[in-house]
Amino acid sequence: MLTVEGLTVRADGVELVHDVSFAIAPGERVGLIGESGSGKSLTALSLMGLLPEGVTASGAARLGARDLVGVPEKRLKDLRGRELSMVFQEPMTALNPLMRVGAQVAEVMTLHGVSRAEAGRRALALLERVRLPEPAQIARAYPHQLSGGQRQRVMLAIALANEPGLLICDEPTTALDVTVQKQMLELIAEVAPALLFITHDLAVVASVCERVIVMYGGRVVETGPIREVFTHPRHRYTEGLLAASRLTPRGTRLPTIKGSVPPAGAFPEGCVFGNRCPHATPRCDTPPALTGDGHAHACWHPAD
Ligand SMILES: Nc1ncnc2c1ncn2[C@@H]1O[C@H](COP(=O)(O)OP(=O)(O)OP(=O)(O)O)[C@@H](O)[C@H]1O
Repeated sequence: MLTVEGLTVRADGVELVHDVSFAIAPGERVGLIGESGSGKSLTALSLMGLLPEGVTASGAARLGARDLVGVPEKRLKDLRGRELSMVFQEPMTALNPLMRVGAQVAEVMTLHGVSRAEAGRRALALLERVRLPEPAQIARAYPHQLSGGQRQRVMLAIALANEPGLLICDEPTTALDVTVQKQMLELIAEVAPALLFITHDLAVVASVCERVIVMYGGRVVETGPIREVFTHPRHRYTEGLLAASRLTPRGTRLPTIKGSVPPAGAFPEGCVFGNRCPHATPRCDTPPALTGDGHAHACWHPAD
């Protein structure tokens, strides 16, 4: 679906992203993680052809048979919103404050040749698909009349409007509170055709993605299935990221949770440790327990 080879991003002769390569298969959900300034957003914006003024990309990126890097803006305009679309962190700045949200969802379809009447009908169906209650009422609302979570769902509806092959999300839930965040993540995982999901939050990436790419200082330092990277990190930076989060890398003493063993099925889907403790000792062959927020895990040791 997407192949990126040797992507390099420069501004004023300074390399900000160095020789990044990765691929995303159809239907695959891939996380792009790394600390602030590691080059995640510039990588995504290069694919969308949305780099800021004065910042340029070189190398190759292909979506199916179509080139994304070094092609004229007009060609990219045709692809954006149709073949690939992006959801940003702050929906309020992405939505037009003076336009009803239904019209904004419909507009992305009319821009790509759908008739106004058909686009209006499809907009309602999309608002329903992203589980907004009373879609007809929401369609008539202005962005400021909706909650942050509802606005982000509208953005997702806009991103999905032309049935793109790839969805890119850049910290789409960071501005939302925890409960709304969880629902939004579940929705993204369900509706994304193929996904590149940017976040600095390891728990979030573990709950949505199957594979992860770790960036550090503008470079890809590690990539692999979530479970493998999170339980056997090969790069020291990934180990550091894991240690700083509440997800636990190999060899780290996990906090003990007192109480009863959690029932089977208590783990969220996509739990990186499945039903086995990441400790590589026989003593720890007990299921990890949820620590409360639905993502973090720790061992439960009857002997402790
Ligand atoms: N327009 C620009 N001109 C020059 N340098 C830039 C520009 N935009 C970003 N950078 C620099 O490029 C590097 C990578 O930035 P990028 O926004 O891709 O990081 P990020 O990993 O997405 O961080 P965050 O999680 O904070 O968004 C940073 O050092 C940043 O300061």
